[in-house]
Amino acid sequence: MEPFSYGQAIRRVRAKPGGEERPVVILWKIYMQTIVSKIATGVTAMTMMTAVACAQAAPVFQIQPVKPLATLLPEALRATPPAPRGDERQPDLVELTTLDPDFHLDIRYATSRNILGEPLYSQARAFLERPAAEALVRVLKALRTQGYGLLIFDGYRPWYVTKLFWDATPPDKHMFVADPAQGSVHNRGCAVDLSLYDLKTGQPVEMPSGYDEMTRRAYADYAGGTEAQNAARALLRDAMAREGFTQLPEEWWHFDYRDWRLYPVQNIRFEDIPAK
Ligand SMILES: C[C@@H](N)C(=O)N[C@H](C)C(=O)O
Ligand SMILES: [Zn+2]
Repeated sequence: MEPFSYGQAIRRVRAKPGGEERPVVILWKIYMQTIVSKIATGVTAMTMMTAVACAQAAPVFQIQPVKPLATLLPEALRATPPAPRGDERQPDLVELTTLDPDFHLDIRYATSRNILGEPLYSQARAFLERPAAEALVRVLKALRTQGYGLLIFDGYRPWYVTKLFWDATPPDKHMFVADPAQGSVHNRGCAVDLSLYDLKTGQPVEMPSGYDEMTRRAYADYAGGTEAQNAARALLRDAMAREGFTQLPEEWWHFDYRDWRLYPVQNIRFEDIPAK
């Protein structure tokens, strides 16, 4: 069966007529398996419709922005990133899937399934500075031998998106977003947000929290997950650490590459990065 893909499975739905539209993920694999087993037992099409409705995943974690995005986004786009030191390396952003097509992308910020509930990128692409990208390929290869693939949520992030996150996030959750005054390691093309998926099933591996869940469950040392969730988080951390990536204490999914200080904060948008 083809690997599971979130990208093809997002639907905006209303829970009740006239209610608020929310993005949901339709779990096509679960749907297909349900249909197959229902057909085998000879139930009616009506029962199958119920199965489809039940196969919708839980919504993603979202915050209430402290000001409307319609105000914050133009401000972020007009703002100026922190000045470079002057001794940074020349950036060389590489698109991950050009190095290895097995990177599995779920670029949440190119969809509504993210903390702000609106697409922030016009394209679902993932870039890292070349040495970080090559190190991540080595992680991918090492995990492949253990039956896992890498599910990429985000890599390089233009600075104005970091400013938007900071300005939109309530101050009591600021530990989950970088301060734009310094810039994020994502802006330097050296941070990656990612998780594991099971190569056999194509399904994401369960972790102690969802991606970008701004709660204690996101912390790398959160001990309240199941044994399997904690083991999966440790597997990811250890595989990443072997290739020079450090896990952020507040976010199990976020890793900084060791040489990040050598690269400048960038504000180039995805659509302006040529496909190579
Ligand atoms: C917003 C979240 N995915 C993230 O990347 N947070 C870190 C702290 C960052 O913004 O660099
Ligand atoms: Zn991150």
